[in-house]
Amino acid sequence: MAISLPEAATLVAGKDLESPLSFSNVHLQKVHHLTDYLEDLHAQTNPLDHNRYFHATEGFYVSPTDVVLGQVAHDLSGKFSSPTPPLAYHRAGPRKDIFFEPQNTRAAIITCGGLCPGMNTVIRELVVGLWELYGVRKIYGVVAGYRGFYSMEPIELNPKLVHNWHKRGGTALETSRGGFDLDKIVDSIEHHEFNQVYIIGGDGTMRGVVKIFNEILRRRLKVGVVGIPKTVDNDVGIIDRSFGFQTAVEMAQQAISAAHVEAESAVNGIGLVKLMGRSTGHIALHAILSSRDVDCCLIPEDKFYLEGKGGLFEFLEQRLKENGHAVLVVSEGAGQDMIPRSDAQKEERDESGNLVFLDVGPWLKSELKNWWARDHPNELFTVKYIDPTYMIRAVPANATDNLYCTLLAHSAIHGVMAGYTGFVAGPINGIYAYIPVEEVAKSKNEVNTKDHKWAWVRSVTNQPDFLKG
Ligand SMILES: Nc1ncnc2c1ncn2[C@@H]1O[C@H](COP(=O)(O)OP(=O)(O)O)[C@@H](O)[C@H]1O
Ligand SMILES: O=P(O)(O)OC[C@H]1O[C@](O)(COP(=O)(O)O)[C@@H](O)[C@@H]1O
Ligand SMILES: [Mg+2]
Repeated sequence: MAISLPEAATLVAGKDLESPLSFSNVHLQKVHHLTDYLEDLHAQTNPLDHNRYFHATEGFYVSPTDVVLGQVAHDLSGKFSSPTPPLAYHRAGPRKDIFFEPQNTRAAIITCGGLCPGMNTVIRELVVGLWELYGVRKIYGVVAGYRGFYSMEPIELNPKLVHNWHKRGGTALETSRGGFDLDKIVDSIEHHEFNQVYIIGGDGTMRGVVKIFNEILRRRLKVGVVGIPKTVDNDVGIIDRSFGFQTAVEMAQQAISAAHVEAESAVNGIGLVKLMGRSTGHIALHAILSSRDVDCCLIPEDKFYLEGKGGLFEFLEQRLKENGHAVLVVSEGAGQDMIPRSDAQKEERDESGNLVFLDVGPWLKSELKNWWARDHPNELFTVKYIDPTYMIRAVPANATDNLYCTLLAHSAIHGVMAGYTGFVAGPINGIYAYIPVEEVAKSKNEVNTKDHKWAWVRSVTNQPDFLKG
């Protein structure tokens, strides 16, 4: 029996809802469109209408009124209802009308920032999707990150060339940090007559996409620009997760297993694994929940301390006494405030402007050794430290991530062809959506140590909460 949401609420709460969820009061996150600033653009029929192999059945095309809600969990009692209406995003997918003629389309694809499993799959699917779905024949790869726009000639891409790229780790287009020169980049877009730009990158790259979009807007160019968020440590907000993340978690478990074997095979053995995550501990959290071999997980969102009651050493001492070994996972951004650093190190930044982190792994290893030598000078003790960072990043995407990359690429293509611009494609609550890039650029996905996910970690490890008593 179908019942309305207010009826359901009455059944659950046993009383009328004070503020039932109503679809008339959602707040729609509008996506920029080329017609916002180019008034005389004319829509074309989508070439998918004439595809040789399949027919666009009823409901195939997505309309501007199709939306995805940002928040799907609600308290029907109304007790915790937010004063602001729920956010809704445009659903991704093919539109009946498009704003590019395939024969006049010149698409550019670029990868920036650090590696992440699946980058090559996204590139491959952008090329194949543009070529096969929309009949675009001029597709270019910009080489070596943002600086490639103005320092190198783009390479021409076609389905034959990219056919097996999804099986390769890394990015065949090469990548780099730094080199963001707005005027030179947009001059190059004009010079090469690119009218679609697909930019694959993380938080830094997305901040660049915002600037490129605004400059394109200022110059009133007919150029659609889309960001495809790449971040191995899943720190981008709004979307469910970033591509490559699941592959990273899988690879991280291999490192944890090795650390476990090493620890178990030693007298008072500690296996220490450092996982990626500059400001967020998602990889560590998911890897330890899946592996169950870990005694303690240290993430940037949860400050810890070493000495004294409730500290890490006291906890490890107990675990070694009980089990003879312990496995410790630390995210790269954890404990940064505890590592001694010189004034120069405090200021050091990488080419993209990111603060250079000190390596928490060797620091922790040495702190552990010093502690044991001080407190148990005559007892055996071993710390085996594993840093799998580049082994994790450099592998090809697994099956789930490969599928995800394909859907991301196709969502991006459909959106750009439909005239949307300055947006990001990504899944929200499992449904692919278009999000204004500036919203994604300012979003952050941190581990909420107050919610049940972190409680799961605590229940798996029984680690201290590091709240000094
Ligand atoms: N605020 C910013 N504005 C414009 N470009 C930026 C900004 N921050 C980073 N970038 C550029 O984005 C690219 C990738 O940034 P980086 O932080 O290294 O990787 P990621 O995008 O993976 O986070 C670099 O070329 C960098 O110069
Ligand atoms: O050695 P590189 O390439 O500078 O990368 C190291 C950094 O890249 C990362 O993998 C993250 O890179 P992105 O932010 O570009 O995704 C971090 O985990 C790590 O600190
Ligand atoms: Mg980054």
